[in-house]
Amino acid sequence: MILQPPHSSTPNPAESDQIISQRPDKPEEACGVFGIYAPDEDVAKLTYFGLFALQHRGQESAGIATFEGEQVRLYKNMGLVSQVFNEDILNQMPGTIAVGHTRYSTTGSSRVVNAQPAVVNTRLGSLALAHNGNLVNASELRTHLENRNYNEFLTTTDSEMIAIAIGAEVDQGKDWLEAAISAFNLCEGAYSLVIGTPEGVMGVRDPHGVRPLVIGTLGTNPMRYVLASETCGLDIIGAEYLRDVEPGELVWITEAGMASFHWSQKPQRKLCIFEMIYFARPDSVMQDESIYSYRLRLGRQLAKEAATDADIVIAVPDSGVPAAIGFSQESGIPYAEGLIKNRYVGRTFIQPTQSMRESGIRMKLNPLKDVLAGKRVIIVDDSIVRGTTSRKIVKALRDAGATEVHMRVSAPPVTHPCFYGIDTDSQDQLIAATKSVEEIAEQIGVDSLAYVSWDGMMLATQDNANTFCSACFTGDYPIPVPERLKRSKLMLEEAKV
Ligand SMILES: O=P(O)(O)OC[C@H]1O[C@H](OP(=O)(O)OP(=O)(O)O)[C@H](O)[C@@H]1O
Ligand SMILES: NC(=O)CC[C@H](N)C(=O)O
Ligand SMILES: [Mg+2]
Repeated sequence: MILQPPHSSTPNPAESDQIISQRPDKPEEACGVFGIYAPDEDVAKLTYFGLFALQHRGQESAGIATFEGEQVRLYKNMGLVSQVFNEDILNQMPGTIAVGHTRYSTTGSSRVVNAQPAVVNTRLGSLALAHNGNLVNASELRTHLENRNYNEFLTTTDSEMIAIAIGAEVDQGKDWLEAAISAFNLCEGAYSLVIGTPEGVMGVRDPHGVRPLVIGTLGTNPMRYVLASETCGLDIIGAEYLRDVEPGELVWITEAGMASFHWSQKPQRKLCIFEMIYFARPDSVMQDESIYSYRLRLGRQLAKEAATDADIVIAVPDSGVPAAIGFSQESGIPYAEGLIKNRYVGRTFIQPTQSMRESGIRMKLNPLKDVLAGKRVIIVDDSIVRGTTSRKIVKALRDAGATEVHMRVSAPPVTHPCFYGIDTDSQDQLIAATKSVEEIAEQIGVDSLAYVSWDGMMLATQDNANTFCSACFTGDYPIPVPERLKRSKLMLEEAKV
């Protein structure tokens, strides 16, 4: 749907029945995030390409909002970026500013109403917010807003609450920046945000910087700015990586250029280590580190800790590949391709339901019998979370003739749920939370199983300052998680959705 705010000029007839009017008194709708300020460019198309490169971060829905002065246009739907958008739609979205989102739901169900960006009307015009992360105080924030008579929520996401909180502060008389900072002080949890307004676009990271967000530049005269969850979102449009948005920083990009505000009193860098292990694309750079090189080092570390006799090392594509290459380099056991991935199937771990994950794996990976038959195989994956992938693959390798299957994992056992934006929110979903390594080995049917140690994983980061969140491996949460959220099986219920 394309939204037009009430203060917008005449609707574009080409937008037909997809145009919905927004009422001034209440919010209306719209985790890879992308944002751009570039009056001289086709911002909708550049955002489309940016989202295309960030597709791996969320496959459920996609959306773009553009600003042409006061007029905001929003288009969002369920599906992949290439399924949601086409040339026609993008051509109907002129503007100088755009904000985009690919969603992987963590708070709020996987429905079009919850797709982002979330658009809210304020005294100063509309704002469009794209969120990566997850609040741990969503229900408290909702109560706070309801107590201020903001009680018409159109979605069940935490993201909309942030947008409404900013709108409420604007309506109190604050400008965009003051309003946003006041609202962030009400938020606890993980949030990397890109927020479009008629004046400019903001990029924000929570005080721990749990989720990534980078700044790029486009052109030189005039120089324009781009925001993206990962550097691969900059590369695709030819933007130059400038730097990361810092934890607790807000960058405000307008016609005047980019201004920076360090609004948090206590920023403390705690980037999610699972971004480095699995989530991010290997061609991205995060915290000055190439993700590919990091994963290669993890594989080497794993081989130092847990090599075994075998004929070949194979990977679980896609994200297990760099670690498997590293393992092979360190152990001297030849690397081979044993599983062919159907390139038209996306990520299975981030599918919203277990049955989708199960069928996803069958469609995704097919063993190469001639490579595997009669071989002792070491299979390397980046992680075992629920055990869905490994169980099926091990069986397929044996069916293909592998005589031994040894699994090696380039992350420690995932024992604790993530409350900061990855959907492993209940402990009973995590195979390593209730089973020992031996029990997991038996369940997935391998001859041996070993994980890289936590120390080994941290060693591979080459980080001495403890700047990563590794709560999913340790239960040590850098942002306090309310007990009731920890106890709850489903965070969604707890967030009153
Ligand atoms: O134990 P599980 O619950 O199955 O989850 C772990 C698996 O999920 C991920 O792969 P995914 O297929 O999501 O993406 P990829 O193609 O990037 O490897 C990860 O790389 C593991 O292979
Ligand atoms: N994975 C994410 O970053 C999700 C963002 C937000 N919590 C949502 O569910 O829409
Ligand atoms: Mg995988």
